[in-house]
Amino acid sequence: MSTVYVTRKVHFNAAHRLHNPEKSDEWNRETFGPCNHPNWHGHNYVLKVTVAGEPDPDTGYVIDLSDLKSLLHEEVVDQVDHKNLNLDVDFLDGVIPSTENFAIAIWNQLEGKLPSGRLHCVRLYETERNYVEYYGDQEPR
Ligand SMILES: Nc1nc2c(c(=O)[nH]1)N=C([C@H](O)[C@H](O)COP(=O)(O)OP(=O)(O)OP(=O)(O)O)CN2
Ligand SMILES: [Zn+2]
Repeated sequence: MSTVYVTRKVHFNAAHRLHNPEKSDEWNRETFGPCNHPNWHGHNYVLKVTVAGEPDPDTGYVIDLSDLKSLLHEEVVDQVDHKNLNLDVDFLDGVIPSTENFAIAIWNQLEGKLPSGRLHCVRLYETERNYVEYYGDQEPR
């Protein structure tokens, strides 16, 4: 079987604050620096979601990219774009919105909802230079 990796890229912007409510204000300021600023700051996020699978013999598709686009908008972009990640997003409730935690939460939002293929990688850019990848607890191939 030939496994192919299909990726869709979307973008959104959102505000957040890195803050652990179980720690002191001093600890938060020292740990997170300017990212702990109480009045929030924003990022232009870029999200790349990769689906693995074998092309369907009838269509040649692992997944119809139109379906993947719709899924990413329904499950992620529509819920986070122009929102405050600490206050407005149900699937991040109680989560410190680091890029790592956000990528895991996005994976959990998408898992089990793909019409075909297997969720392989969530790559989330917080800035042009900083990104994380999550493979659902599997080592990347
Ligand atoms: N491991 C992580 N470290 C940091 C995260 C994170 O999610 N995971 N997040 C932040 C802050 O959100 C911060 O806002 C990052 O922005 P910034 O420091 O401005 O990043 P840049 O890439 O723009 O920094 P340059 O110095 O301009 O390259 C911090 N750490
Ligand atoms: Zn930030």
